Amino acid sequence: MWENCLKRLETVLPKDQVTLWIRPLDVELVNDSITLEASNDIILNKIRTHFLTYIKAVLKELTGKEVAVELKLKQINHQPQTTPFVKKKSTTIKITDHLDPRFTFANFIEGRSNTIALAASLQTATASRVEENNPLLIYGSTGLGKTHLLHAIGNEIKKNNPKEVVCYLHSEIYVNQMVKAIQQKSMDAFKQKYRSVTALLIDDIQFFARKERSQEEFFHTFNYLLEGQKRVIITCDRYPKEVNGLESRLKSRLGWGISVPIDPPDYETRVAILKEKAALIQVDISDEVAHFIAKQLNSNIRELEGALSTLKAHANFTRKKIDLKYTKQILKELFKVNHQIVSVENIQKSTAQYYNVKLSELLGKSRKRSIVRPRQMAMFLSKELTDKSYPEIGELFGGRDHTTVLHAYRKMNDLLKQESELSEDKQKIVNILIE
Ligand SMILES: Nc1ncnc2c1ncn2[C@@H]1O[C@H](COP(=O)(O)OP(=O)(O)OP(=O)(O)O)[C@@H](O)[C@H]1O
Repeated sequence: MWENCLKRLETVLPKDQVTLWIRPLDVELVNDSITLEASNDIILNKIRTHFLTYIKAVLKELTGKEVAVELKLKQINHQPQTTPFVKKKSTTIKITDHLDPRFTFANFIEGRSNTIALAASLQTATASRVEENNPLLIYGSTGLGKTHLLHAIGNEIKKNNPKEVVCYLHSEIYVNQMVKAIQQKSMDAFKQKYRSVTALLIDDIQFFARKERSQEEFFHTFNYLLEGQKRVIITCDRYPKEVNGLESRLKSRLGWGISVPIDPPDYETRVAILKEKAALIQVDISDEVAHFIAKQLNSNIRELEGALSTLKAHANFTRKKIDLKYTKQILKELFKVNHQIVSVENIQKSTAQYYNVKLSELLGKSRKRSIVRPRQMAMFLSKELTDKSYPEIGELFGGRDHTTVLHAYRKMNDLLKQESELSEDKQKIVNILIE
């Protein structure tokens, strides 16, 4: 009866909405009443506000009478999910979750462009039956919130059950660790490590392209986890079928669960994101300024954040109030020739000028600390302020490997949180850059 109800609902509502929101509910039918259980408040509210009327109408149509519908929160069973394999080895394997607590569902702003991805992520994080939405694949271009959602899923899983063994990993790190494991002849430990998690979050799977050995190992780990009903959540910068150099068996396996797109944000979402981020970094912008920026920058959320940091840096420096005129003046270049002014080449020049080192040294091989730190700063800014990928930046820094850039990015990201002097350096370089 419920299945008939779902099928009928699929004819009156978008099918993906039924799949994401209504199908995962637990259902109990008793005589003339029905209880629907959701795994968290957000889903419960969504059902109440968006779908309850439809559900009642369809039930009436099918049964010929009014059916009482009760909505309830599901009791989540917090028993850790372990496999015999884990039990045997868990004492020796240390797994760091690498979760960033700053990225949560609470501070992820919903808009038309990400509603499905957000719903699927929430379901995956809170579903009591792991097979729902498993594996989950989130795909979309750069700077749209895929990594944010991965961390939010991991943080939510840990919040609901601290005993879950969650692990976030960028695909590049997986590849690097595997290369090291091969060199050190410690492949068994490497395999065990990732097979003993209860939720594996793998970012930017397109980096596996043409890395056959890593793909093969990941494929087996992936199967192992799915068979053991462990969550696997993956992101990719496009639909994986379009990634050249990914093995077809892996592509097909990725399609076993649910694949959800994340698109560039619409205007209203951009404004909402700007306001939220401005509050977060304590920069005071009016509605007028938020609307102005949202109109100018319309693709990438990382760019919106870059614009805010630039404004903040300038306003701090000049002690001026951020009104529309000032915003236009400061961000003029950023808007007009976003990709010409804020190019990797200009970032390199500005950084070299600020630290008083030669451009050739910055791009050269020197391992002196006085050169390495400026180089890492320039790499960090290149990733923050341009849409170049890690390999592309590596190439522009004297043909370096993308892992060097990734390392520099992470290192600077950590240091900037701890050292206020370094943040000031960063702001001053941005000033030189857009002067
Ligand atoms: N809907 C959103 N609400 C709030 N912040 C968001 C949202 N979407 C993205 N962001 C923010 O934008 C920035 C870039 O997002 P994120 O790193 O998740 O992008 P991505 O899609 O993983 O990009 P890449 O593929 O380049 O790694 C982050 O600081 C993130 O917090």
